[in-house]
Amino acid sequence: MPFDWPYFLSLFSVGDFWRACVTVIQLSLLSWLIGMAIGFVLALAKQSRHTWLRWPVSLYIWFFRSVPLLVLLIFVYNLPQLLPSLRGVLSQPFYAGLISLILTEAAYMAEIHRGGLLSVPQGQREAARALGIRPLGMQRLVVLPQAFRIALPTLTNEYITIVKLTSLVSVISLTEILLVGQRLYASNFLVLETLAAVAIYYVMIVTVVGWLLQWLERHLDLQKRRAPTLSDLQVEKIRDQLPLPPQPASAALGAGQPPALQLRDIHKRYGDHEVLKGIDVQVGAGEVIAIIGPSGSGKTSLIRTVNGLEPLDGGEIVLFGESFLKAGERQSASFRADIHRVGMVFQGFNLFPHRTIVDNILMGPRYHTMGGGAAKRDTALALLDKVGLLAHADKYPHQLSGGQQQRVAIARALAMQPDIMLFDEPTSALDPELVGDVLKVIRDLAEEGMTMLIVTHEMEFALSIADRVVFMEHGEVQADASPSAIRHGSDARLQRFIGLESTPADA
Ligand SMILES: Nc1ncnc2c1ncn2[C@@H]1O[C@H](COP(=O)(O)OP(=O)(O)OP(=O)(O)O)[C@@H](O)[C@H]1O
Repeated sequence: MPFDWPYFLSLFSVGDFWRACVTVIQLSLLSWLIGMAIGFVLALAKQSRHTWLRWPVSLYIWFFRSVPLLVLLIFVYNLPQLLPSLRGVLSQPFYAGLISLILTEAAYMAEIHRGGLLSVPQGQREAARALGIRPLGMQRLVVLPQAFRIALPTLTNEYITIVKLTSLVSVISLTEILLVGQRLYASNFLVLETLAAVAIYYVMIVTVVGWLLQWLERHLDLQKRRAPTLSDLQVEKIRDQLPLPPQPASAALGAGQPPALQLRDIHKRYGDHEVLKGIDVQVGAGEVIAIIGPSGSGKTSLIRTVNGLEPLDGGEIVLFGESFLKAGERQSASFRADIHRVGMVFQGFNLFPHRTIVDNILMGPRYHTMGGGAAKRDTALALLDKVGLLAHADKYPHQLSGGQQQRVAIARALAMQPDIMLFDEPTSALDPELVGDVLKVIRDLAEEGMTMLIVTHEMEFALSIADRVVFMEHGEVQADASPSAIRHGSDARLQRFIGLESTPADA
């Protein structure tokens, strides 16, 4: 029997098919969107520290990925036999189909989201925590947008799978495309022609929605965004309108005030390895302390305990005379209230790649709804000007050099108007020619009276900028003295380390 072309072509003007297309689009989009939202919550729960949350979610994912959709559809549709109160909803094939698809897709989407979540670097979460952003805000502002972008191609693919899966819903008599076709060929026996038209309807839906999703992917692709570097004239014009950048609060503190920061008997261990063995350091308001020492001596671990990025195993952090963090205590109300007073700059910058430079700076103040203009674009621009980057305000981090990114990171920390700045090897990830600009910004801050704790391997910089130098080795403070006492001291090991003797440092 030859292929009946006129019949085949006539199928594209059958109203039932077009109505079925609408049903398929509604069903697939709703299950995709709801499945995606539930899947994200499940993915977060699966990463939880709490076993009571992780286990049921793992069980859910395992179960619904294992059960064939066809079995689930028939089960859900017939569930009112067991639970008559569900008859109102589940006896309607559309809702029974939607619920079955959501149950299955949420399980798949959870694993897709988990992949996205795992791909967001830990430094992103740490940068958000250092800005005092709480877990929910961190997910919303930092993790979710990045994880979503990473997962989007796979999520798009999942949508196409869902469109095809909707054909199974014909088993519970939902009038979708396949069922319309089945009814037709059951009466005229033109199976091939009818199924060819059914296939084309599915291909059309997948193609049109696929285009839309690809457009969304392109729209979210930050690599394709362009932002110009402003000319000197444009920068000058903007600069004229800007307020003064916020000044360090600690510069205004007078004598008789408690120390800005006290590290009391700090202990830290990773498993059996005790990396901090009772550190005591006191930092006066406006003082600059450089922390130096060989690799592995515990410098980074120490500075990360100050703002709670690493929990303490012993000791206490005291901020302006008040307890800020204590070993064994969960982060207290005073910690949460005061965390914005401690700014942090990381070795790896940890700028938020999905936000422009100026939005990176504004994220903290806006989250904390800070007053005094701190959350205003003009204040952020003034801070950018202070670090010499006003011309780049609307670029994304990947459009800047490492040194420029680190200066933005400094401006971002300053936007919280901190009393103390922590620098964790701020120039270690930079090429030598980019180090100078970053060090200059830190030096300017020191001259303004900012209280700073700087972990660094830049020995000359440390000795020239610091009021005191703390030399650490094997998790202990071996020396805590002025730069000149350190430079001219008698400790041979220390002299070798700072490179004043012929033996290379830490050889
Ligand atoms: N998350 C961790 N888990 C296990 N061990 C860790 C962890 N972080 C650091 N350590 C260990 O703690 C010790 C101190 O590391 P830390 O990074 O504080 O040293 P550092 O003086 O800053 O070194 P560097 O100058 O090389 O950065 C090292 O032996 C390191 O291997």
